[in-house]
Parts: sequence; structure tokens; C-alpha cells
Amino acid sequence: MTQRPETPLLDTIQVPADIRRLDKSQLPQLCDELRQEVISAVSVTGGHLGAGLGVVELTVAIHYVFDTPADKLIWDVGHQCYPHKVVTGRRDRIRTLRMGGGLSGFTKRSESEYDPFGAAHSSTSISAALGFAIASKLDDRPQRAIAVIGDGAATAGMAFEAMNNAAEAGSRLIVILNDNDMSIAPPVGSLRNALARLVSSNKYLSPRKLAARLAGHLPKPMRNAAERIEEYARGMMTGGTLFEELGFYYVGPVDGHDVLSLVEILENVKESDHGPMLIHAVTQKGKGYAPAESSADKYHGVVKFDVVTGKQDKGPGGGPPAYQKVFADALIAEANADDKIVAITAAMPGGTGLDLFGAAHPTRMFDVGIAEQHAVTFAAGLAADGYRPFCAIYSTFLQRAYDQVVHDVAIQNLPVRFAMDRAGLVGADGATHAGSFDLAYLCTLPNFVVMAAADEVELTHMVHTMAQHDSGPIAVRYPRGNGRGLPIPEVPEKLEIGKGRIVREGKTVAILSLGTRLEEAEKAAEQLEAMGLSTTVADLRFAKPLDEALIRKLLTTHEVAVTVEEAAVGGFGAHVLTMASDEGLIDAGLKLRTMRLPDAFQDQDSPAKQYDEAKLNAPHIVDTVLKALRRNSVGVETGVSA
Ligand SMILES: Cc1ncc(C[n+]2csc(CCOP(=O)(O)OP(=O)(O)O)c2C)c(N)n1
Ligand SMILES: CC(=O)[C@@H](O)[C@H](O)COP(=O)(O)O
Ligand SMILES: [Mg+2]
Repeated sequence: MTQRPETPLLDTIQVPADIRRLDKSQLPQLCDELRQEVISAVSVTGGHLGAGLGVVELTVAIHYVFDTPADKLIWDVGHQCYPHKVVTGRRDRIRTLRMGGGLSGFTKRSESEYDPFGAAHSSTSISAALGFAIASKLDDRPQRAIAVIGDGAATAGMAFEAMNNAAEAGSRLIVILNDNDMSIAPPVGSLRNALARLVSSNKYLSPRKLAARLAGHLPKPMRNAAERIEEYARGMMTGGTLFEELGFYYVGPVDGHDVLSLVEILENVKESDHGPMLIHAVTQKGKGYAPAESSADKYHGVVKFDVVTGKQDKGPGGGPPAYQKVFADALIAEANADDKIVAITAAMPGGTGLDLFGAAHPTRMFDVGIAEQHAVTFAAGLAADGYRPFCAIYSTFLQRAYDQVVHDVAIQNLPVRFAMDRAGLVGADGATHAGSFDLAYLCTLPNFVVMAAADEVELTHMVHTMAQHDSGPIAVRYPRGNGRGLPIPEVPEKLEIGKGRIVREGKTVAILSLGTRLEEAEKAAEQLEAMGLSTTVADLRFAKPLDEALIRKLLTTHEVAVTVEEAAVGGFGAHVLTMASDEGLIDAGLKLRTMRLPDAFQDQDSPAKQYDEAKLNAPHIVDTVLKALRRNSVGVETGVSA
């Protein structure tokens, strides 16, 4: 059991008002204790550690200076919010982080009044904060909105869309740029270089110097030419010109770990009336925990670990490979044989496996930063000019680029390949990261081919098939986690587009599976056979185009047909139903049922528990069949239909 740290001062803190009652001189000790508490908690829960350690001082300083929850504090992504949760009435539950029934791993409105806005997908904080700031302005309330956005999240277009509008908010909007020179991987692009120049070419701004500047600073409209020259000179010197031109008063760079200096700077900022302020805080991801500070990823995401050694409990190892590795290995093999294959990630090289691809083909891997919309249209441009781009974006994050998928890829019928990892339910990250909707949002698009891999062998075949598919857009989905331990074929098959496969022959019941629910479908078939119900299991492989011949055969030769998919309504099952209805296949009394994710956002839990809750495992498949056949749980006729 991890020894809990001694935290005598933190023990006196329930909510931020308790922090505000402290003497300023006590804040450094509070930060130390808060940091130890976060390390201890995450060592037993796992989760996001590095980002939170980097904002301990910012958390304490912001809550000390601003009147939260009246002043709205919005954390971008929200993965760094654990220190915030400890000091906002949730310390007693902090060791339930990301567990079923426990605290969310991100900020969440339903969890606390101190979480005015939910997060998890990045780059939303300034837009949301602007909403609160304008509401406060319209109501003539004094409340401010403070957005804390990381240097990675700041690379997304949405952040600039919000900054472009920020002037509206006047002094009610404060943006704190938390610059730790890290995304999940090292950050990329020109903004990163601009920030690095800014930090390297300037000493930290002192509270006294800031106060002098603010005192001497005239409101923009009154500013004369001299003032403007001074501002540009300052901007050039400080590099804040970019933000100044976007309408912010740039304050920085400041030391994001000097809590007393932060407090004074924030107090200056709070009193200023110079319009939207952008404070450039320089921090260190993983700050204060040596194993995190010294690791390449700064312990961005960790499993349970030993606090003393930092050693993570990753299990015995040697099990089946993660799907992202299977994907990467397959793509590397294709790229070895075809120099037109390129790969694109939106700041997720490790999670997608493209870090492996980049090691093998460094000139053909592109990390565009947190910029999914750009990634898709960038891929479309490459495809339009004869390349074979593989856009590897998690299912949930691809949602952000849907118009680019429709407008730039589908309508133009460009051969962009989409590798959608984390399809289906993802466990600890909860509803914001579930890949529930990609079948619904892609299968409705003309020209698209949409596949779902049932296991690692199928994924290998599908990557090969995608590499050969030049006639239009094609996507494959596969889940978070590891394969079934099946041998990966040396020579992958090129699958016939739109053709599924029978994996088990039967007569009475047909289970039409799409994706990795196949394993549960096969278990269900065993259970049904034991009740005397002969069961066929098919892996349809393609959600679009459907294997209509196979579906027609199954639906006209079995009494019951059940579709199963790890996706929300509107995907595979819906399209099978549409086909069955169009062809009158359900007119003659066929019992057809679709099994899919519930019409609900499921909170975090283990994937197994989530799929049980979603009624998408073997017992529920059996139950669906028995109810359709009006049989009880042991398969005996009851005459009662479901
Ligand atoms: C739209 C979107 N794309 C990708 C991610 C995955 N992601 C989570 S945190 C992160 C890096 C964020 O970097 P930064 O904003 O600098 O925060 P830090 O972790 O450095 O504190 C990424 C890419 C996401 N949450 N949302
Ligand atoms: C906070 C965030 O969005 C990422 O860190 C995400 O949690 C990664 O998900 P995986 O752990 O499935 O790669
Ligand atoms: Mg960062």
C-alpha cells in the first residue's frame, strides 16, 4: 500500500476559500504538499501525471488570487486538473480517479461547481472562457474567466479562432499559456519555435516590472504613436507581438513554479483594465518528481507505479501486441515496398504507433500538432497529388475534422486512408474518448469504404488492402488495447472490398458481427449451440459497402439474425436494417435484432464493465436471441416475445 504523504497544511484545505485564508508565505509549503499528494494518488490510480505536476503552483496561485468558483477557471484538455480537484473539495475521492463510479480524469461540470466546463478534447478552453466572460459582461457582473491552455493545445486552430474574438471580453478574459515545451510528445511547428525563442531570449518578468508596465500603460484607444512604438518594441523584445496583435496584453515569460511571484503577477493582472490578458507561464511537465522529469514523455500517462522508484506496474509483458503496434508494423511493411505511402498524426505519435513508423521512415511521417482538421485536408492534398496518405487519428478525435472528411475527402473522392484507433469503448478515459460514432459518421458518406478489424490478423490484412485502395477514401477502425494473440501473417491478404466471411456455420441463428465483438459472438454461439440452437457466426469486415449477398443469404436462411457492433446507432446494424427493409427481407417474419452501444454517454470504467453495461458481451447476445425466439434463459419456448 502506498504510504500517504504527511500533508499538515493541505489537510486544512477543503476548498479554495481555505487557501485564500492562508498567509502568502505558506503557499510554497502548500504546493509541496499538494504535489506529494498528487504523486501518491496517481501511484495507485494511474492516469495523467506529468501535466498535473506542472501546474501545482499555477493551481494554488489562481485559486488564491481569483474568487473561484465565481471566477470561472477552465483547464484546457483537463488532464492536468488533479491538483485542482484536490483543493476543490474532492481530495477524499482523488484515489477513485478514472475508476468506475469514481472521479473523472478530466474536469466535469456534473462533478463540481469548480469545474464550470468539461474538457478532455483539447483547445476548447479559450472559447469556453470567452463564453463565460461575455456572459459576465452582458450581466454586468465583475466575474472573470481564466483559461489555462498548454503549448500543445495552443497549436489547434480553435484556440486561434477564440483568440481572434477575445477582444470582445475586455478585462474579464485571462488566458494563461502553460508552456512546458511538451505536448504528449515533443511539440512541433512554428508556434513552438516562437515560444522557445520568447523564453530563451527573455528573463522572467518580475511582478514589479509588470506593475510598472501596467501603471505606465495607456488603454489602447488613447495610445499615441510613442506608446505604439513602445509596444512593438516590447513585443519584438518579448516576442509577445503575436499575442498582442491578437488583442491580448502579453505578460511574460513568467516562472510558472514561483508561486509567490505568480500570486503577485496575477494580482496585478486581476486589477488591470487593459483588455484580455495573456500570461505566458513557463513550467516543467512532471515537475518535482524525478522519474517523471527524467522520462521522455514526462509521465504524461501512467499506470500504477512505485512512488519511490517510479517503476510502473506494466504487468508481465510478452502478451499480444497492442493494436497500434500491429497497425504500425503493417504500415511500415507497406511503406517499405511503396514510397508513396506517408503517415500523418495529430500530436499522437505514440498512441497511434506512428512513432515506430517515423523511426522507419522519418521523411514520410508528419506530426502536425493538435490539428486534426489540418491533418485531414493536408492528407487530402497529398492524395490529390499522387501520394497514399494514412491519416492515423483516434476515432473520437477524428470527430473534430468531420467537415474536412466530407468536404475535402469524400466529395472529391480522394484516396485518403484513415486509421481510426480507440474505436468503441476505451475504459478509463470515459465518454469523451469513446470511439462510438465513426461508423455513423462515415458510413453515411458516399464513396467511403469502412472496415472494422475483428483481430490483429484482420487489421494486418486491412492495412494491406488500404495500401492498395486508390479509388477513393477508405477507413479502418480498431479498439484500444491488445489483440487476441493470433499469429500475424507474414504475407497479408488483399481483401475483396465489401466481402465478409463466415467463421462458423449453423442453421437457426445468424450472428452478424463487425469488429472485435467477434470473440463475444463466438462465445455466444457456443452457449446457444448448447441449448440446441444451431448458430452461424459471420465477420462482415465491411460496414460499407455491405456484403449484401452474404447478408441476404443469412437473413433468408435463418430464423433469427442479430447484428453486433461496438458503435452507436446509425452504423453497421442500421445499414443492414435499411437493406433488409429495402429488400423486404423482414416482411416474411425474420426476427432481426441490432445490438449496438446504448444511446448514452458511458462514464469511465474497465472496458469489460463498460461493454457489460452496454449489453454487448456474450450473455447479452444469447439473451437477445432467446428473447427473439420467445425462449427462456435455458432455451425453452415461453411464447413471450421480446
Ligand atoms: C482534439 C484532441 N486531440 C488530441 C488530444 C490528445 N492529447 C491530450 S493531451 C495532449 C497534449 C497536450 O499538450 P499541452 O496542451 O501542451 O498540455 P501538457 O500535457 O503539456 O500539459 C494531446 C495531444 C486531445 N485530448 N484532444
Ligand atoms: C488526455 C488525452 O486525451 C490523451 O492522453 C489520451 O488520454 C490518450 O489516450 P490513450 O491512453 O488511449 O492513448
Ligand atoms: Mg505542454
